[in-house]
Parts: sequence; C-alpha cells; structure tokens
Amino acid sequence: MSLIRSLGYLRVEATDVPAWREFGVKVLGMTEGRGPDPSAAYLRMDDLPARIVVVPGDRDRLAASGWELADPTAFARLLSALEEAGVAAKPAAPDELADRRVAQMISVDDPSGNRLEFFCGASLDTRPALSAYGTRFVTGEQGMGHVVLPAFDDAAALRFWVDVLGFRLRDSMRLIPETIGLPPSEHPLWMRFLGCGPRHHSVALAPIPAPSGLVHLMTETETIDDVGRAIDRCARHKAPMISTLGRHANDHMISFYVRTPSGFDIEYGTGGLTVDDHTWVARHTTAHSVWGHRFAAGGGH
Ligand SMILES: Cc1ccc(O)c(O)c1CC[C@@H]1C(=O)CC[C@]2(C)C(=O)CC[C@@H]12
Ligand SMILES: [Fe+2]
Repeated sequence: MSLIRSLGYLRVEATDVPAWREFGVKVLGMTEGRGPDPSAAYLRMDDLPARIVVVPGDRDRLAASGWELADPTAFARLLSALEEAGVAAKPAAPDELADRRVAQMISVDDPSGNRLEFFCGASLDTRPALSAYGTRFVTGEQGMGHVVLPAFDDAAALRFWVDVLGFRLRDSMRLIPETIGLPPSEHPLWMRFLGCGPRHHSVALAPIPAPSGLVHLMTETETIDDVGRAIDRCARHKAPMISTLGRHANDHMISFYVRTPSGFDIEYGTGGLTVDDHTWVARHTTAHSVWGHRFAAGGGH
C-alpha cells in the first residue's frame, strides 16, 4: 500500500476570490465553510472543513495539492522515504497547520516543481455539508478526486511518484503533441495515471503546458443527475464548458470539463472505476474516451 491514502485538498491562489466562491457554490454545488482567513473562500464537499481553499493573490494558480496520510506512523515513514531519496521537505509552521486544520504537514516540490503538501490528522466539521442542489460528492477512502499536473520529464516524475511516494501505475496514454498545443515530435509523450487507493487515478502526470500549474481537478458525484444538473448550472451562470459529456476509456468516468475562474479546468463526473491492486493490470490506452469528450476548438487543450 502506498504511504499516501488520497488527494485531500487543494489550495488555490486567485485574483478574484468572490468569483470562485460563486463558481464553487452555484456551479459546482459545493458548500461554503468557515475558516481562519476571512478573505479566503473555503469550499466543502463532505465532512472536512474545506476541500478547496481559495486565497487571494496576485496570480491565478494552484498553490499546492494536499495529500492525506493515514496516521503519524505513515507520516514518519514518508519523512524517512523522502530523506532517503534526498528530497527536501519543508516542515509546516504552526500558523500553516492552524490554517489547514491538520495535525502534521510538510511541503515538497516534485521534480516538475509542483508543490505538494503531505498531511495527517485533519479536523472534521460537525456541520453537515448540504448543497442547495442536492449534490453529493464521492469522497471517503477515494479522496476528493484526482488532479492532472504538468510534468515534462516522464522518467523523473515516475521515479518520484512511484518509487519514492509509492503510487502505482494504473494506465498510460500516448499523447498527440498537436492536440496539447506542442509542436510535432519524434519521441512519444506520455500521460501517466497513478493511484494510491481504490480510485483508478488520484493523479495524472502529463507534459501539458499549464500556466496555472494545474491541468484539471476531477470531482466525482454520486449520480448522473448531479452531473446533468451541473451542466444546466454552467449554462445558467455562463461558466465555459470546454468539453461535451463523455465517458473515459480507462476509468469509465462519465464527465464534462468546465473552466474555473483560475484558468484551469474542473472535470465533473460520476461512475468512476475503483480498482484492486491484486488483480489490476496497467495498460496503454489509445483512445481517451469511449464516446463524447469533444473539446472546444482552441479552448484549453
Ligand atoms: C484520457 C483521460 C482519462 C481519464 C481522465 O480522468 C482524464 O482526465 C483523461 C485525460 C483528458 C485529457 C486532458 O486532461 C487534457 C487534454 C487531453 C490530453 C487531450 O488532448 C485528450 C485527452 C485530454
Ligand atoms: Fe481527469
């Protein structure tokens, strides 16, 4: 088992926090939580006090993705694994722990410069996260979803995420450079889908240019009606949908993609596959989807 259990939270730096609050609540169907920083937006999906924390900044970017460990023992093991691999880890200051409402946290940069935070001992919020639209998110042992992070050195990324962090390769997909805005090239470009728990992938790494530091965050809902209602709300609130509805070939997720106020995308889906490592075999998928997922011309990717 991986030392890391699941994707726990995202910290986003945004030039327009109110736009994010409106987008998170009215389009995504998350609920607003309270937190120590009155200028930040705390978006909830479940019994954690926040899954997306949006803090005001002079740029729009992913500040960090937060990864949850089971307990202090797993946390200590991760510290030794990082030390052994020569990866510099920055311990959290008391105000950072208080702000995140976790017991322990360290931050690390992956080989591509993606800032990661590893934590354990998250606080629970006793107030239920009840969406006005009835949206229910699939979290629990599957975590808050998955992220697609830019990574331009495939071998270095796999060494870090698989060999050091203990993620498992669940699938690979060969990318066509032209479709992700890169010049044609001889050597293959890989998208790597990695998992740390039952969710098919909690992170995917791909050489996709992403000025905000994030290609997309996927959140999963319980039912197809939650997804359909979110599509209606995108239209109502003029949130730009950048793909049609589709079903992915590898994790079977039925989803669509919408642009956030920070320039990266949310993949909003349902029906994702869970996997068992004892029987799972990593494959190379060639088609990204069984049907649908037509991306807007020029839009994003
Ligand atoms: C292929 C795939 C399977 C499952 C997923 O959750 C998932 O997000 C994807 C990748 C979708 C993907 C993307 O994120 C950025 C632009 C991509 C690479 C394309 O140009 C095709 C597939 C797109
Ligand atoms: Fe995805």
